Amino acid sequence: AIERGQIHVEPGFLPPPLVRSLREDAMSLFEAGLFSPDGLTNTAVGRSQQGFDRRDRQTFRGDGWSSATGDQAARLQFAARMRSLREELAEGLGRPTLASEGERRHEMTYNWYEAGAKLGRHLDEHHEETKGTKGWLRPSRRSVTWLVYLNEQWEAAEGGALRTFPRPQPSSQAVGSDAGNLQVGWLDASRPVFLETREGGLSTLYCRAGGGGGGGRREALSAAAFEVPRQPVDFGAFLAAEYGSRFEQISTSRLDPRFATGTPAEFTEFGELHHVDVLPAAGTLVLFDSVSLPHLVREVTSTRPRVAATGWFHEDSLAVPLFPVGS
Ligand SMILES: O=C(O)CCC(=O)C(=O)O
Ligand SMILES: [Fe+2]
Repeated sequence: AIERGQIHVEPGFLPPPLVRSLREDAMSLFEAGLFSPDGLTNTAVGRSQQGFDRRDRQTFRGDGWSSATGDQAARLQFAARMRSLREELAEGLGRPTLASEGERRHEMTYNWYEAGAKLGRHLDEHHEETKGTKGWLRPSRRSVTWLVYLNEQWEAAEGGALRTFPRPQPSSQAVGSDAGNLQVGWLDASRPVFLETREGGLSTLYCRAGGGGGGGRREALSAAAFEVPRQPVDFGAFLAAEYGSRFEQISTSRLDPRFATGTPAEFTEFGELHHVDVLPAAGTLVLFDSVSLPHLVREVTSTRPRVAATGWFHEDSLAVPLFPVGS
């Protein structure tokens, strides 16, 4: 399901005693003041003016996971499970570098939503070329998003559902990346479109012909190689005429709160688009591709907080020296 752009949902993934230990650990770390407000960064506004507060996601992240604070044993036990899951995915998805270890490579966090908190629609990873000058500097990137919910007997009436926006039909080919080039859109609703950037900074949009694992011939979609402009980017503008009406961009300024100018974008749930909601019930595991699957968290209407362990398994980024030194 994941490689076809759909979500994988597995109730009962985590045994109840470990769910309980992790939830109690998160509660005590929260009480110790170790979580920080962490909404979606709006690139049009400075970091200090983001104004994140208790109505945003709050997270416990960084090196805290392996530190001696709280219930370190429970967190490490959980980390060992997630590691074997990651090794399974490396094999099953044909993403071999998911199995690589590295300090601070695979992210592991708790997140926390108070009553009234929510998170706008977003993607967890973006094409390097759309991330400005720093885009190409990281050795690895988010590949698979995982969530494990920790809320005992959570009811739909308490809100806080995860809303995901997979394609109505599974993708015809493997999503996310092709030969290291990240996906930026869809052609004919279910064919992934990738962006390749060559040395010197010129880019091309392309698809793979035929079905199967994406091994088909490359079909260039852009009229000519182009330089990716600053955000917000409209890739449609670079397509050859015959593809224009058949293309949908995954992340646009309308759909992505990162690119709202001035005040943060109005929170929208996009209920009119095809979506799949998941109840954040204790022990449930959710997995999806970090590059191609937009999602949001609906408002928590309960009086109790919504708590989850969440993280990202990383793959190597393209290691090509893309730009001549000094450019
Ligand atoms: O907690 C969730 O269900 C999703 C959180 C999320 O999308 C994120 O932290 O990036
Ligand atoms: Fe996310």
